[in-house]
Amino acid sequence: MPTGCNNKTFINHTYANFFECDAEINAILNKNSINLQNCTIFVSLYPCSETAKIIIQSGIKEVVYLPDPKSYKEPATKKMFDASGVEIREHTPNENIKIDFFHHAKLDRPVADLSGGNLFMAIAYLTSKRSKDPVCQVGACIVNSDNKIVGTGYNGMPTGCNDDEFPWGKSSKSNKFIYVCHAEMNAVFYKSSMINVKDCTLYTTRFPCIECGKIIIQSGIKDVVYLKNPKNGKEEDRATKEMFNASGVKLYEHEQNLVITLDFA
Ligand SMILES: O=c1ccn([C@H]2C[C@H](O)[C@@H](COP(=O)(O)O)O2)c(=O)[nH]1
Repeated sequence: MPTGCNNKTFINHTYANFFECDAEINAILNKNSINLQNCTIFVSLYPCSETAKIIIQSGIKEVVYLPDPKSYKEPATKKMFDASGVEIREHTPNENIKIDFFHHAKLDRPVADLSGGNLFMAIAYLTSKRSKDPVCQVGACIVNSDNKIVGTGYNGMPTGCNDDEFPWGKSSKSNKFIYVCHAEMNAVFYKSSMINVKDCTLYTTRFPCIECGKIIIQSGIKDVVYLKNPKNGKEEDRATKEMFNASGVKLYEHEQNLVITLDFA
């Protein structure tokens, strides 16, 4: 529903469909960069013609959609995209993704509860899966006070240093620690352009190390939510806590107790 239109009131309205904002509209209007020229939009349904017009007018140059045999492919959408030079292509994920946070999941809910930070932690977790670190994959997600995602990151080699070529070992001959950029650092530096992360919240799947702690403080982030893990509580964590305390950064432990399955079938 549009901002300000209470979901519960409008959802039961006889003409509920009239009020609903399509996902694409929300993605385009809630963007964080100045313009969407040459951007790609990923959508879970083939866009209808109304949405296609908005996509074209926004400057988006590519649409990637999930194939769904049940959904109708409006021919006008393709006709308009072709005329306006917007590429459209289907994306078939080659595997389903199960986000199982440390296996201590409650399976009693048919629909995942993505409130209370669960969504942002899930996005941090999903982002971590892009890391090529064979031992430890970390993900982070920065959210502003309007609950909009402004940055994500995972542990990887610096820009230009190929993740498949730089070492991921721990020995003196092959030492990842010299090179690797931590997830939190990447989330801060790879935030959407022009966005200030001052007063934002950072969600991370690992308790931030002291070096990331410094970057977090200097960037102006005010809240850090980390995933509960029995490995937390090391000496090093105490140093991060001390710095956060002194700098007014609030720390929250997040217990993710659900399993989210991304079933693309
Ligand atoms: O706050 C942190 C701490 C660590 N990381 C990254 C750096 C490495 O790639 C791994 C840790 O590897 P281990 O073999 O488990 O020591 O995690 C991070 O992104 N953020």
